[in-house]
Amino acid sequence: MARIELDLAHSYKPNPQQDSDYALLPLSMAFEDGGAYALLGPSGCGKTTMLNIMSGLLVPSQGRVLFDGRDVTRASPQERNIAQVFQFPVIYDTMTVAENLAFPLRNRKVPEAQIRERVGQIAEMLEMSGQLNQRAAGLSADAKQKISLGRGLVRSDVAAVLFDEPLTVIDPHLKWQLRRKLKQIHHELKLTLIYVTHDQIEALTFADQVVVMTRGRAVQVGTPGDLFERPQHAFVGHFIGSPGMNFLPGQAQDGHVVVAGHRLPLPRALPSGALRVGVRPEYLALAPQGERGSLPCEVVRVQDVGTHQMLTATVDGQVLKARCAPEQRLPAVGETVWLQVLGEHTCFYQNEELLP
Ligand SMILES: Nc1ncnc2c1ncn2[C@@H]1O[C@H](COP(=O)(O)OP(=O)(O)OP(=O)(O)O)[C@@H](O)[C@H]1O
Repeated sequence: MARIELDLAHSYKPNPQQDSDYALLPLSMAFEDGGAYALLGPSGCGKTTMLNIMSGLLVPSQGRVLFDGRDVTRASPQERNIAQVFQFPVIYDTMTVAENLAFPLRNRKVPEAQIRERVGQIAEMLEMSGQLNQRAAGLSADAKQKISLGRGLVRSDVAAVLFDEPLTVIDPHLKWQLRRKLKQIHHELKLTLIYVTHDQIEALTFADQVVVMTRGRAVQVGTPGDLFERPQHAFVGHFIGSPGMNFLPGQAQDGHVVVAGHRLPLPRALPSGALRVGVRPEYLALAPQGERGSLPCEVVRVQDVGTHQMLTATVDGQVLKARCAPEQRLPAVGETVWLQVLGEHTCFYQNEELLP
């Protein structure tokens, strides 16, 4: 296993002039030995580009890649000793499940007894022990992708295992099981795993550290808890959560912030000027009329979704969502509700960055 450091940028264009010419804007970050990471972001944000640079399929247009301090920028995937799992199964149909799992080990001339033991261990982890002697050709797409995952995980001497949206073809129910399984496997095998996905649930259940990306920038690297509680960038607030963070434009001055025409006292000193007030639906509580830090809003919708109720309200044309307990009595559509916009969980953003 290896500590992977990136200090680079990448453009697919020969003469990049502006930010939008870069698939990856200049970044400097490290993936620690034995960590479980997810690269999370919408389509086109640069996840696969970053993964391919780590694996050696792509040479960055500027900067370098280090594995345990060694410069591998121009080294091939084989030289870097990387295992990769792609969206679609990469297996041999004519081989049995056991032969497929053993393949990366036989290639490396691992002794047969060790191969048997490791293949047995991986098959058990992936709940495939009963299928070891079956030919891959007759198996379902799900089972074939499980073999691909197993082949990625079977070698214990790899620098890292890179996964590019590996559960895309998997049936939704099995997907849920496999996400948890991969996390468990990570704890047992202690491999460095880096997992690309655009699905936040997948990233948050799998990874200890999530790299959130947008438009070629890694805007935050943090635990799932960090991303929820302290989004460092407004994009993270918006992208993580279901629904994401509520944002209201405001103007800070003299210890107050003017939001939706109301002057609210700030909980701490903030620089004067335009900012955005961010509060997650989970923390947007109903408040008594006129409560300090709250705003009068008009209820436009109340949805009962079983585990909770989602209240939608508007203030000065801005929409706010509040997640409320299932048994809570909520005002009817058209009524006024006071929502606690400022509180201990409220975040403030200037130029999209979280104010400390
Ligand atoms: N081979 C290529 N040549 C030119 N541009 C490319 C190439 N591969 C990717 N890009 C561009 O680089 C940007 C980042 O793409 P990348 O595939 O890394 O994003 P992604 O986050 O993995 O997206 P997806 O989830 O859709 O795969 C996009 O604007 C994409 O169009």
